[in-house]
Amino acid sequence: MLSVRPPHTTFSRPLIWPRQCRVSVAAALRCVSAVATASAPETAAPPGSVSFPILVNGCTGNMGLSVAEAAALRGLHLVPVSFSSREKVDRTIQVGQTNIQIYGPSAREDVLSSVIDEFPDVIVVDYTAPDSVNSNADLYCKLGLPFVMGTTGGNKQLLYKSVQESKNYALISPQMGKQVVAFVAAMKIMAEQFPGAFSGYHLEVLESHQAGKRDTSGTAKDVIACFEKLGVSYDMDRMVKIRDPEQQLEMVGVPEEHIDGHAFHLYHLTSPDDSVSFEFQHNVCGRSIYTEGTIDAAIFLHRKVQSKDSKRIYDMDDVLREGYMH
Ligand SMILES: NC(=O)C1=CN([C@@H]2O[C@H](COP(=O)(O)OP(=O)(O)OC[C@H]3O[C@@H](n4cnc5c(N)ncnc54)[C@H](OP(=O)(O)O)[C@@H]3O)[C@@H](O)[C@H]2O)C=CC1
Ligand SMILES: O=C(O)C1=N[C@H](C(=O)O)C[C@H](O)C1
Repeated sequence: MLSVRPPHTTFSRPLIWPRQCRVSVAAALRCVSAVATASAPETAAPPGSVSFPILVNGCTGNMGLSVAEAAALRGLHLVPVSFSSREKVDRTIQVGQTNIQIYGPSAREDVLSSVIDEFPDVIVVDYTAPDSVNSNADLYCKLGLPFVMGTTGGNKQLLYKSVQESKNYALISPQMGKQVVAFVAAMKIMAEQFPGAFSGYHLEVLESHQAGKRDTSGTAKDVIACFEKLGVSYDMDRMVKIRDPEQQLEMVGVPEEHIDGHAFHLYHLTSPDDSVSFEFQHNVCGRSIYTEGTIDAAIFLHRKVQSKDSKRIYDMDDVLREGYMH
C-alpha cells in the first residue's frame, strides 16, 4: 500500500489529514440577450458592484458550471454560450434563468465572433481541460477576447507568449482560491528574501484530487518552484498523486461528501540530519473558494480592460493586492 508518510521524518505520530476542511448565433444571442435584460436578474448586483457580460467556457464541467452559477448570483450577465470538446453536442444547460447553448469545437470562432459583436465588453472565463489551454487561449487572443484562464496545464510559456504578442488582456492562475493564493504568495516572498534557506532539506509532496482530475496540481508545481528557490532539489516524478477514492477516504481523510471535489496538498520538509521537519498543508473541500475567486478575477479584469490599463497580463496576486482579499 502507498504510504502517505514521507520517508524522511522523525515524527512518531501518524500523518493525519484533517477530516474537516480548513483551510445564426448572432440572432439567437440578441434574442436571449433581450430576454435576459427584460426579466429581473436572479439576484440584484450588490450595491456599488459592476455588471458585465461573462462567457464561461467549460459549462459542461464542474468548475464551469459552478462559476456560471456564481456569476448569475453575483448579478453578472451570463452569455448564453459555452463550448465542448465534442463535435456532436446537442445540449443546453440551464443556469438560473439563462439557457446556455453548448457548441462543438468547429463552431468556436464563428460563435465567439458573434458574441463579441453582441457583447463588446465580454470577459471569458475558461475552465476546460489541460490539453485545450493553448488552443483556446490562442483563439481568445486572435479575437481580442479578454480571458480569465483557470484551467491548469498546457504550455505555460506559449500561453504567456500568445497573450504578450497579441496584446490581449488575460488573468492566468492555476489557483483562484484567494487564501491559497495568499499562502503561495507568502512562499514566493520567502523564496525571494531567503534564497537557499532550505538547502539540503528533503522535500516530499503529496496531492489528492477528485478522480476526474487529469493533470498534476498546478498549485503544487508553483509551491515546489518556491522550495527550489529555497535550495531544495525536487524531482516532479516523485510527487504522490492520489486520485483513488478509497485511498482518499481511508488514507488521506477526505470527507466522503467531498470525494468528488477536493484538493488536499501536503509539503513535508526534513533537514539533512533528520533533526528538523516542517509541514505545510492546504486542504480544500468543494469548489466555492475557487468560484468566488474567479468572479473577483473577472471583475478585476473587466475593470482593467475598461480603464485600458497598460499592463495586460495579470495573476491572482494582482487581484489580492488591489483589495479583493475580503
Ligand atoms: N484555477 C483554479 O483555481 C482551479 C482550476 N481548476 C482547473 O480547471 C480545469 C477544469 O476542472 P474541472 O471543472 O474540475 O474539470 P471537469 O472535468 O469537471 O470539466 C472540464 C470540462 O471541460 C470540457 N472541455 C474539455 N475540453 C474542452 C474544450 N476544448 N472546449 C470546451 N470545453 C472543453 C469538458 O467537457 P466536454 O467533455 O463536453 O468537452 C469538461 O466538462 C482543470 O484544468 C482544473 O485543474 C479546477 C479548480 C480550480
Ligand atoms: O483540478 C482541481 O480540482 C484543482 N486544480 C487546481 C490545481 O491544479 O492546482 C487548483 C486546485 O488544486 C483544484
